[in-house]
Amino acid sequence: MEHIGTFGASRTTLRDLHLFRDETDPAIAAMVAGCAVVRMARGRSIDDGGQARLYIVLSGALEIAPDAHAGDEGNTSRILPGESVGEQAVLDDALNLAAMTALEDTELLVIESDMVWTLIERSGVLARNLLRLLSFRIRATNALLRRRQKLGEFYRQLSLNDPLTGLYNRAWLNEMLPKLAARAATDGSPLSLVMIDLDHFKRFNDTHGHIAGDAALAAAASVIRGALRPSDFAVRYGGEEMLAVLPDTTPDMATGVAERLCLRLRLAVVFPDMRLPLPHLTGSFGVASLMPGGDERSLLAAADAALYRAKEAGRDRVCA
Ligand SMILES: Nc1nc2c(ncn2[C@@H]2O[C@H](COP(=O)(O)OP(=O)(O)OP(=O)(O)O)[C@@H](O)[C@H]2O)c(=O)[nH]1
Repeated sequence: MEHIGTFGASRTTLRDLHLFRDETDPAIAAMVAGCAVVRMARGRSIDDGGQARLYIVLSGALEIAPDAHAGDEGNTSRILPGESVGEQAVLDDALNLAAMTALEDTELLVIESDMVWTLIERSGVLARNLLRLLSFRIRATNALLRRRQKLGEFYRQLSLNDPLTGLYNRAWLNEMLPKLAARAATDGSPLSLVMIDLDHFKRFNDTHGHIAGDAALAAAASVIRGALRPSDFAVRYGGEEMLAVLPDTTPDMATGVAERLCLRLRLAVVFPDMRLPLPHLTGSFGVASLMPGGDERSLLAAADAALYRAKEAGRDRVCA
């Protein structure tokens, strides 16, 4: 940074600086006139020697990189003529760690921290402009945080859903089933599972092809999801295995739900628009409920064992 004179000797007037907009007091103008102006060649960075200062761009442009030290992953921003940077560092007396680089040959007005405070005490106009600027920045930051939060939530939901069927996936189950089991154990409320496996699905794939198999899986998932209460959860547990998680549901009620799912799957017209009628799908259903002292692992194992019995007994049926 090359010192090239004072603000009083530059062609820019106080009116051109956003922070001093509407300031007409000659005493304030005289104070700013004595402040240094520096020149930065394109590509050079501001080296403030660990000192908080206010910089106002007179000509050229600065690029401010996000403050990586503060965990800031935001966008870079540009500071154009009349705009300032460093005011927050002056106000909270903290180091400005964001890298500031000249995008072209740039002239900067440099106002030392003490002088900024003196100007704030003397100029109500400056104080008001500064507050407006900070308020604007807070709003912009809040909006950015809200956008990121929404995006984060969107990706979280995406990571917990199975793309083919739209059901929750195994990651969701691993996160939620222990919580549901713990809550049921604490409340003494029932918790039941129905484990579902499509029958002879390998044969279905082999006969009709993998794409038809995918469509059949998605159709079966939508039959199952559509037959559950809003408070139940449908999960794709594995390849052609699904799971209905039924909070507040006793073993008898869960068996009733499984019978309903079994019937609806049997009756579902899965491919109404295909020229050749495909065999309708059936499924086998294993029902289990949380036992006293049990946990999510024993519950899953019991549902799996019941499903095995349903397969062994001839498929297209419910075993509890
Ligand atoms: N199209 C398709 N097939 C899948 C998918 N995931 C698993 N499968 C198939 O599902 C079949 C499961 O076969 P098996 O485990 O032998 O069971 P099955 O043929 O259904 O026989 P049973 O369960 O005993 O009635 C395999 O052929 C897998 O390739 C998928 O996402 N899409």
